Amino acid sequence: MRTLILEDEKNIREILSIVVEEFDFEIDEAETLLEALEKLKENSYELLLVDLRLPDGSGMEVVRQVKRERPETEVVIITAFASTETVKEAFELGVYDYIEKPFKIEDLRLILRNLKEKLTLKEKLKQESIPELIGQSPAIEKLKEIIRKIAPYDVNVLILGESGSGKEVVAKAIHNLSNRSDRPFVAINCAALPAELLESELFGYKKGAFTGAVKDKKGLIEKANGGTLFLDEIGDMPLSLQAKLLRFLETKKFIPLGSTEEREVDVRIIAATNKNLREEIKKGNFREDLFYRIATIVVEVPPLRERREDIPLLVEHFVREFSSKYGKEVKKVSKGFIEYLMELPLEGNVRELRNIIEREVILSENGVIGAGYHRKDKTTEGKELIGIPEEGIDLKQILSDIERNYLIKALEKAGGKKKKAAELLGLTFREFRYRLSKYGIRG
Ligand SMILES: Nc1ncnc2c1ncn2[C@@H]1O[C@H](COP(=O)(O)OP(=O)(O)OP(=O)(O)O)[C@@H](O)[C@H]1O
Repeated sequence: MRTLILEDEKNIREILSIVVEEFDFEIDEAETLLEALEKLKENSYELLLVDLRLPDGSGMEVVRQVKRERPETEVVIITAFASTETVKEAFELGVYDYIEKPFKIEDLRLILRNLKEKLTLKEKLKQESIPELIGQSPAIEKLKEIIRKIAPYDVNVLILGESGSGKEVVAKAIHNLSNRSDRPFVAINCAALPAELLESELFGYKKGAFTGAVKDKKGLIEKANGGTLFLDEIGDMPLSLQAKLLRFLETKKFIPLGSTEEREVDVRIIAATNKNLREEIKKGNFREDLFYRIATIVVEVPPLRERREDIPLLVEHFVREFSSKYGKEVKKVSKGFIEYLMELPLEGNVRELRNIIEREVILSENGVIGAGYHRKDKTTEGKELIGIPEEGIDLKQILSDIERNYLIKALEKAGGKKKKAAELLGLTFREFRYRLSKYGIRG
């Protein structure tokens, strides 16, 4: 950790240096205010030790500047002449501690030991957190570990996973943890556009390249220069374009449509697909050479049903997102609703869960989410199959459980549209609405 010691008295500066060095901090020294301000312009420090009384002014000036421009820098003040106002101001500015001259070396050591612990923890948290990727299941923790490992290296990455499982979130996390993070992250869905449009979007074109090309347009490859280009659904990229992409990946050069001028850019490619690319290669739909170019590292995002323990955290995250988006105060998420979600097939993965929560937040009343949902009653399952047990069954209860579950399922499947849900169950709209109210389900 880099430390700047600002102290005009040589002897004290030396003592400070010796003690700070014991903690393996890197040291830089300054004798005057001016020198310190110069050093701060050129370098960034994690720790600043400042004497307040300096030949050319007050060390507080440096403290104020540092806390304004780089507030995370820790500051320890060392002084013989601190007035209470100065100490008060220092703490208000967020100074870590202060020590009075003459100080005991052991006191300084104690401060530095605590500070080192704090800084180490801070560093660890910074490295570990991938805030955009919600989840604490072993599968997600493993995924986060892989992301952290591969992010700093400039290699192409192929992300595999079902639709809606979070492949784009993972791509963004890799970008954010890489040293390209302050450059653009540009995403394109290769399945969403027809071949010609996809080509012109990616590579750009010159005015007059085709009808409608009324002016030059920069391609996404160029817009991502210095950063990351995310090619979603790469398995759906037409073969003709695959050849062009391969050429670009091999040379880092490309020619916009209708141009003769070659351009060179520096982009990291992260691709994703929910297709089995090896199968696609066998079928002749995907180039093997391109596969090896983009798949230097392959990352798999597990489907949500294999990490159901993440559902409550994801629900909490999306409830927060949508309650703030729609200005709806949410006090409670019903237990039955979480249990219901835990048992859903969730083939649409996190995206499906997110959509359900969005709808429920909009429909919520009195600050409660999912009041009409109940866990699928397991006792109704199987009973029909294994016959009637000795103690008999409660047929009315079983039938109403089944009916209620089907009503909820139909609403789910119809994306909340009651008319469609009624059709799915072979009911008229009125019959459907009557049954919803009978079971207290809000649709
Ligand atoms: N772990 C996660 N934490 C928070 N949000 C997530 C997570 N995974 C997915 N999401 C959210 O779910 C939605 C779908 O995720 P994303 O677009 O990354 O999926 P995808 O796998 O790229 O889907 P597709 O294959 O359809 O492109 C997005 O709104 C995303 O923000």
